[in-house]
Amino acid sequence: MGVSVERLSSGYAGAVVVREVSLAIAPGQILAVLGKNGMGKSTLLKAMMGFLPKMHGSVVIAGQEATRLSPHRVARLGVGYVAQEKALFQDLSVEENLRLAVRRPDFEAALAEVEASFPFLLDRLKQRAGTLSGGEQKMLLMARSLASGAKFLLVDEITEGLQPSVIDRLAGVIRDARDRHGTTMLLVEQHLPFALAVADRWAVLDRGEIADSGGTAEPDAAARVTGHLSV
Ligand SMILES: Nc1ncnc2c1ncn2[C@@H]1O[C@H](COP(=O)(O)OP(=O)(O)OP(=O)(O)O)[C@@H](O)[C@H]1O
Repeated sequence: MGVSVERLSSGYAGAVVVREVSLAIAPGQILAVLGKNGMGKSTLLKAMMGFLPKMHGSVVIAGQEATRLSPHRVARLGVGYVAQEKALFQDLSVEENLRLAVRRPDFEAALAEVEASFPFLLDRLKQRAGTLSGGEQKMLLMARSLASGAKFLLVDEITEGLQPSVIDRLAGVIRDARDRHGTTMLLVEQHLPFALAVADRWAVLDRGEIADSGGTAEPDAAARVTGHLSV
């Protein structure tokens, strides 16, 4: 599904953090949003998802006006949110966390998806989610969103704190989801090599505004992003 953000402003209790951000993500495209700490990347995702009020502008998802929808309604449009904070039901098992995200008749098919992307989770179905390691919890979060059948994923710094081999696996899982299901994604990232390897396009957020953007296949993509992140 395609996503269009037009001049979106949002923030907290009168403090504008995201300023007039416009983005267009074509169906099946992956956009990486990069930026230094505190530049408004997570705030942008929360505003798009409906967790924060939109002070100005609009969000259209799959042709549907989503600007004023609650997070629950946004999710119903087929949008999944992989939050930076631990968003699992810590006291429920791995299986229960997956079941809550997946419609019942589809659960066996969802488990097959989980097995293909993160096979270790199949051995952990009865384990309490809160007792998984930090990296394992991130993989369960990703698996849960993919298994839910979401057509547009908002993913907040999935690579943070993960070991290189897990980051490589995630890159494969994300590309595979896009290639097989046409999943559209907006990835907020600090990990530049991962972002450029996985995404089709990049954008840099600087003090809440889009400072620059381009295609990841362009030869100067890494240099341009690095230039913005280092000043
Ligand atoms: N709940 C909140 N109330 C008030 N201000 C907040 C709140 N959450 C974030 N902010 C402020 O909004 C600004 C942007 O924060 P945000 O988390 O969106 O940045 P970010 O680009 O995702 O940063 P990081 O890469 O460090 O996660 C920061 O100045 C932050 O202090």
